[in-house]
Parts: sequence; structure tokens; C-alpha cells
Amino acid sequence: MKLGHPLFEDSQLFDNEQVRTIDKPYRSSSTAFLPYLDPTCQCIGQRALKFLGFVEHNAYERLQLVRYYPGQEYNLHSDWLARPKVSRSSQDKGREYNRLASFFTYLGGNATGGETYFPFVSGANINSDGTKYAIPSNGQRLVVKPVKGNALFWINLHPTNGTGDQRTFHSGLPVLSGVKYGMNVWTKHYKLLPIIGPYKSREDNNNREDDLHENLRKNFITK
Ligand SMILES: O=C(O)CCC(=O)C(=O)O
Ligand SMILES: [Fe+2]
Repeated sequence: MKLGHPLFEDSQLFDNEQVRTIDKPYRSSSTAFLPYLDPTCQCIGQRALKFLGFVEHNAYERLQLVRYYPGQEYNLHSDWLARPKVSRSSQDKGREYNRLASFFTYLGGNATGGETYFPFVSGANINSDGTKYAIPSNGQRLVVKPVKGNALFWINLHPTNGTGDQRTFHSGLPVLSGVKYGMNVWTKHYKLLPIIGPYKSREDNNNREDDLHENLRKNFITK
């Protein structure tokens, strides 16, 4: 949070041509892109990759903080992109990727409102205690409360063909009072690579250099 504070600017949107726009009522939050090489960011990013196990976990985008003041929101959207994006970062410049996994962590603030809403995912069990999720009413689907320290994780792309999964559409509902902070970690799916492994952690790979699949992956990376 300390790292991000001076870096906040109006949140942007990408259209289908990857053109950045700022569309204020649609997305009225602020965003801070954190430095890729910061050791804390690297630690978080690597942890996210490792979490993915046999799901492709080569790389992640720069971490992003988002901030919402009262009345601010992020309307319905997908984190996956309509078309793969061409990377401009020095680690993988020119490679085409889409956003495979989303980790969204509530970093705090003291907001009321500001839930994350998934209209195509079943709502919480009506017997749940209502601390993490709103109890659904009037046919409302999954409403996740912004509880500090909790995180949401989902896979954006169909593992078979890499296309966007429509069920992952979501919105950040308007904050009613206070301030809401969150952090996005988006991992990358490089075009043409298989999404489902057997991917290995770096530690495993040191001992399994002859693994066929690993060789395939390396060929993709060095070409
Ligand atoms: O603010 C939220 O609850 C969701 C944020 C989000 O979906 C995003 O930044 O892509
Ligand atoms: Fe999102």
C-alpha cells in the first residue's frame, strides 16, 4: 500500500483493439501499477504462480492496486481480453498472452458497499453467516464482501482452447462510505501453450531436466 500510494491515477479500460480509455462512470476507481522488480511484489507474484500447480504459470502482469472512494465502482467486465495482448514488458516483449488467473485481494480500508459481484455464479448458501458473502435475495447471484485480507481466485480462460469464460464476468459495486483498496494479480497465458500442465515449480524442474513437457515449454520460450 505504501508503495502504491504515490502511484494512483485514474483507472483505465481497454477496448477490443487494446486501446486504453478512461470511462468515468463505467470505471471510476483509481489504479496504481506497482514496480515489477520490487522484492515484495516479486514475492507475491511468485506465490501466485506457484499456487497454480498444473495450470500454466510462466509469468504475471505488474501487480495493480485499485482504490475506490464513495460512489466509485467498476461496472461489469471480464479480466480476460477479447484478443490476446502483445506484451510490452522487458521480460517477454512481443509475446502474445491473455489473463489466465485472477487473484483479487481486499487490502482494507473501511468501506461499506464495494462488494465484488458475479452475476453468472451461484450465490452463497442462504445459511452462510453473511460475513464473506451477502446472503442472496431477489435472485441475486454471488456477492463477495470486501473483507480485509480475504482474496478471490478464479481462472478466466477455458483450459481446452484459451477462450474467455463468460461466467467470470464481474463488477466492483459502488462503495457507499469509506474507502476500499484491492490488489489484482493477473497471470499470463502465452498463446499456443497448453493451459493444463504438467507444469512444475522451478525447484522441481531443477531435478527433472529430461521431462518432455518441460523441453517443449523451453522451446516455446527461447524461439
Ligand atoms: O473492485 C472489485 O471488487 C473488483 C475489481 C476488479 O474486478 C478489477 O480490478 O478488475
Ligand atoms: Fe476485474
